[in-house]
Amino acid sequence: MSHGWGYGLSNGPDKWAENFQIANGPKQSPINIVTKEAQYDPSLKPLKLRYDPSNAKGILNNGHSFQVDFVDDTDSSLLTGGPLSGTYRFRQFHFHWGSSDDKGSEHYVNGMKFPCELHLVHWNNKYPSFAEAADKPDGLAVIGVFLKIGAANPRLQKVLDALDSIKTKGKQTTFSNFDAKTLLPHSLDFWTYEGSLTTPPLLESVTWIVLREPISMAKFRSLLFTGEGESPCSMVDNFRPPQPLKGRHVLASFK
Ligand SMILES: Cc1cc(=S)c(O)co1
Ligand SMILES: [Zn+2]
Repeated sequence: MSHGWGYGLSNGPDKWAENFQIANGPKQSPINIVTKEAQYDPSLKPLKLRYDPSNAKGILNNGHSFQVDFVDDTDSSLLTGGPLSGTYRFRQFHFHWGSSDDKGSEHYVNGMKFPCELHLVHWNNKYPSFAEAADKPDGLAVIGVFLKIGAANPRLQKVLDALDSIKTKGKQTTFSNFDAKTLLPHSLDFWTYEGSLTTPPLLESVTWIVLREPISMAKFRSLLFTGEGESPCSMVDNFRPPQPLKGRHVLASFK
């Protein structure tokens, strides 16, 4: 039985193409954002987010990251504007981070890495469900937010406090009444480009919207990639390195 994908030597990003050929595709993520090559596009609209905190449902250790899931069976939490022509429903947010403060983010800015990156995942409501949207070119929109280690972020504290109860793979707990909008930085200036999920199945269905301004956070309490009763493996370095641009252009919402 082929072992599942992960971030280890035997099943990490360099091995993903064995089971997911699109790993070597033309629109893979993440990328290194070279700011001088990002073209200011005045036609980009401001990002418009309207999240209903009561949509928060649960927090889960899925063995690759931890994610906070939201009810997405109505149009009560939406992302529009920016580069998007459609209306995208908010589904979940999750993180990618390093084992030390010098790495962890998936996107780089001029080769610079951040210790952590937050992804807020949305799907185009022209499709009946996330699963239907996930393999369409205009199916998904992910907002990427860089995190730097610093003062504890009170808005993140509720998330970090829940980690103790989802230490091992597969554990989940209820997580209610949370406004993910409070995780965003003051400025919604962004870079945008067409890319993919950064984890298998690496589908090339994501309009990436990467915010320029980072937010701060205190260190994560340690989670495990492994399940209860397995020999413990600390959940760190769950990031994919930058992928070739292959002729894509990155646009900027700011000069
Ligand atoms: C849907 C989804 C998106 C990203 S970026 C991820 O890491 C996992 O799942
Ligand atoms: Zn992600």
